[in-house]
Amino acid sequence: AVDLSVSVLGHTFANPLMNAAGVCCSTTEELDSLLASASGTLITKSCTAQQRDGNPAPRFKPLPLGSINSMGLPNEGYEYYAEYVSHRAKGGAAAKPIFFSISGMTMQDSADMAAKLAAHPQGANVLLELNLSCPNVPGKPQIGYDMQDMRRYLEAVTAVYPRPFGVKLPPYFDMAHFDQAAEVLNAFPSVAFLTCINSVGNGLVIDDTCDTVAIKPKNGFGGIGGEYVLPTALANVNAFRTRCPEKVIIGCGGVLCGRDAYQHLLAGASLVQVGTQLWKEGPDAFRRIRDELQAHLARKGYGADRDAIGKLKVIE
Ligand SMILES: O=C1NC(=O)NC(C(=O)O)N1
Repeated sequence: AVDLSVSVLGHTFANPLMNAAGVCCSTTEELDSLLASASGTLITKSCTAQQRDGNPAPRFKPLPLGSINSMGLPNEGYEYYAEYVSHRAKGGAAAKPIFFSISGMTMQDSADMAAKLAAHPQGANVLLELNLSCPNVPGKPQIGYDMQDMRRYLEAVTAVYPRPFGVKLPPYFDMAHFDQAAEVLNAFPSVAFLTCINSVGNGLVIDDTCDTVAIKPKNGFGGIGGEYVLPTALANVNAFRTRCPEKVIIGCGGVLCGRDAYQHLLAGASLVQVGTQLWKEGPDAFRRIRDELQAHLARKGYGADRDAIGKLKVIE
């Protein structure tokens, strides 16, 4: 059978699949359901320094082609997730390294949480994904869209977090922006991975049976996920793969089946996150997508999925 194992960031994963931060990962029960699933690893809900209720409901809607959300960073707070990894992250043979997402309400909060994570007893078995791209906190712009802000955040976090870590990026839509963002990110060698993409921010879904927006926060503006975003996700994976050759790229966006995951590998992703489809199908999605990916790679004659990473061909 095709070897699906991936060894990156100092860890070996049984397969490249994991959840997208925010989906099925806010509580111990949800996180344990991912741990028990066929996923290669998992990531915790982006946490803030203190517990947060987030935005008023309705704040999430599944759609035929994806989803819209304006959750507003509801989470149990940093200590809750730090406690979870204390008794779940394992090193050595039983290794199932856990990704830990942080999205402070201020730069200082993010730096403070990163400093605590650096000192965590299981710190070596935790991979920090710094979320610079939440589009849903009213009044807070996406840090990833302000290059100066992104540089300041990375300076603050690298000053207190000595290990390699990663950044969850928003989607970019202009070659100049790919170049500018890559220039900032390449200035930080300890930014070892980039997760492309977060939801496509501030979409508007209308229910025209009642002429009303689908979700309550921000007059219905929310992050778009699912099939809608696969081409944008693949472009961002590939753009940063070519511009940041020393960094690992984690793909996120539009993965419903094994072939979508394969496309992310071709574009340059080493790991692949599943969000909207995981919300719709539950953790069983990972076994299905894993088996579909394995069958697709076998059909294409690959011995291992790592052989497909970045193998996208252009038309000469
Ligand atoms: O980074 C985020 N991306 C999203 O699409 N939604 C969540 C949120 O609103 O909490 N955060």
